[in-house]
This record gives sequence, C-alpha cells and structure tokens, in this order.
Amino acid sequence: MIELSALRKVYPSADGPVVALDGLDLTVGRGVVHGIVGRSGAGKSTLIRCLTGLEQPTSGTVTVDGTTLTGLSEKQLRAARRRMGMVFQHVNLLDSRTIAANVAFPLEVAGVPRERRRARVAELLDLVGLGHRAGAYPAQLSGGQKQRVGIARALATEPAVLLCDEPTSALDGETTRQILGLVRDLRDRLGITVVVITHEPSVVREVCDEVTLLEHGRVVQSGPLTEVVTATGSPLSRALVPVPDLPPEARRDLVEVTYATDDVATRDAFAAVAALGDDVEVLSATVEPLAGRRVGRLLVDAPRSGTDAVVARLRAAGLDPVVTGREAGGPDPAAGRREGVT
Ligand SMILES: Nc1ncnc2c1ncn2[C@@H]1O[C@H](COP(=O)(O)OP(=O)(O)OP(=O)(O)O)[C@@H](O)[C@H]1O
Repeated sequence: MIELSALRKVYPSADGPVVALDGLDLTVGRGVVHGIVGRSGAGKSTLIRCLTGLEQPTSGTVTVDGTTLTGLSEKQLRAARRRMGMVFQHVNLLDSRTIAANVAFPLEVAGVPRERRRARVAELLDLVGLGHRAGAYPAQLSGGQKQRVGIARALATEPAVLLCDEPTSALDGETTRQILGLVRDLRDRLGITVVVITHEPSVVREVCDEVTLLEHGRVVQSGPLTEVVTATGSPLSRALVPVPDLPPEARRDLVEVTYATDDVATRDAFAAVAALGDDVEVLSATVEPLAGRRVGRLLVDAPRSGTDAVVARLRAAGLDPVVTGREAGGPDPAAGRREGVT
C-alpha cells in the first residue's frame, strides 16, 4: 500500500546541507496501523510531507496505493492526495460552519453534487459517533469531538490511507483512548491503511500493529509490535515497555528478558528463574497487553552467581535474555521509567 524506497531528502541551509531523510526504505501493507516514532529532528515530519507529495524527495521513490508520487504534475498530485486523509494534532475547523458543513468541505472542493454530499456527510458523522451533532458549531464541541470531526473530514474523499500526525497530543488520557479506539475501528470497518506519527509510547502500544523508529533520517528498528518489543534490550523494546524504577542498590548488571506470553508462559519463565535457587531475585515483573497479545518482562538480579548462569538458564527455557546495567552499556536501571521516545 505504501512503499518508500531509498528515500533521501536534503535541505539546503546557511550552514550547509541538512540530511533529513537518509536512504529510508519502508513498506506498510494494506489495512495496517503503522507507527513512526523518533526524537525531534529524526525526520518524521519530512517523511509525512514526502508521503503527501508536499515535499519532493531529493532522490528515491514514494508509492502510495499503486501511484508513484515522484515526478507527477501538480494536477496529478492533487488527485493522488485525495486518496490520502490527513489528521493533525490541532484540527483547524472553520468556526463559521457547522460540523456537517466542515465535513462537506473537501467534497465541495472535489465537486461532489449536493445530494450525494449530504448523504456522505451523514454517513461520515455516524461513523465517528457524531451523527447527533451535525448542526453544532466547532466552538460547541470538546477537543475529542473536534478530533472526530477532523477524522470524518479526512475520510470524506474515501482515502486509502489515513496519515495521523500527533493525533492525540492535545487530548487527555481517556479522550486519547477513545480516539485511538475509533482509529482501530475505522481500520477494521474500512480496511484503511493508517500511519501514525507520535512521540507517545502509549499511543503506539494502544493502536499500532507495526512500528518504525527513525534516527537521523534512517530506520533504526522496524517491525510488528510484539516482535520489536520482544527483541529484549532493543531501542523500541525499551521505549515501549520501559525499564521500571529501581532502588540505587540495584545499580549493577541485571538480566532482562521480554517475551510474548503465547510463546513462553510466564509461569515457565518464573520456573526457569526459580530453578537458579536463592541467590536469584526477580526485581520486577510485568505483563502488559500489546497489539492483541500479552508481553511479559522480567528483570532479574543474581548478585553472587552472576549473570552468565541466569542468561544460560533463561535461554534453555526458550527466552532471549540480555544483560543490562551501566557496565553492560545498557540503560541505567535506576534512571526510572522512560516514558517517551523523543
Ligand atoms: N525546510 C527545512 N529547511 C532546512 N532544514 C529542515 C527543513 N525542514 C526540516 N529540516 C531539518 O531536517 C531534519 C528533520 O526534520 P523533521 O522536521 O522532519 O523532524 P521531526 O522528526 O519531524 O521533528 P519534530 O518531532 O521536532 O517535529 C531536522 O534536522 C530539521 O532541522
């Protein structure tokens, strides 16, 4: 559905060229919700602008729904953009229009006749749960309701792809969950492909099937959510299921392991640790829902027998542990929960 190949974008600047995207390859299949995360300056916005054709890449290609955007005329680009809906952090509705008229706006621009427009707007507002507020004005809506209108408007031209740029950053926790629930529901009902740019790990955990971590315009890690999270010690694993806060006395080499509970049962992971005897202590154990599966993480201390014995035992149980801690060059376990990938 979306294919980025050797995508490179270099901006000229007074201090010399800035490489925003550096040979990026990425494929997102139809009906998938794909998250893009990365620190500020990693290239996320540039990626979105190249995806929508607002920015021409320096080299490489962008293909969306079978159309290669590079080298298209302005008119062809406009047509291609109609196949993409955009949802932003701030919705930007026209205050003087009712929400129905706001949703109708892209249909007017596309020249859809009035009767068809009316039917489609009613359908779209029902889809986002706002059928009963068609005559309201933006000022009468909550932030979450405005974002629903934004989503309905983005879906008006029946796009194949929905691009969401920090869609919930301005919303509270409960409203965020509702909006993300709506996005998943739309994907299920419409089969639409969704790309979500976010700096919030909770958004990725809640809505994404797959995730890509960008750094300096390059893909550092990418894959299905449970796969990247169970790659113990990998950057996305740490960002999405953060290492817990530990007391200062635990600041030494520890063994960390992350697993999908349908691959290894938590009781088997615990049994493997227990078999090591009294010396070994579980410092933290969590099991969290993730992408429709459950992911467990254990942090184990072995002050006397050392980490090698623990690693060997866990490997024998089918787990994939890593040694973490300051000496191992991993994250400082005492640094606390690292909420955020930016
Ligand atoms: N128009 C421009 N001219 C020059 N440099 C630019 C331009 N747009 C972006 N850049 C640079 O390209 C790099 C990537 O920027 P980009 O905005 O894509 O990052 P980002 O991941 O979206 O960051 P943020 O999360 O802060 O929005 C940065 O170094 C930025 O300074």
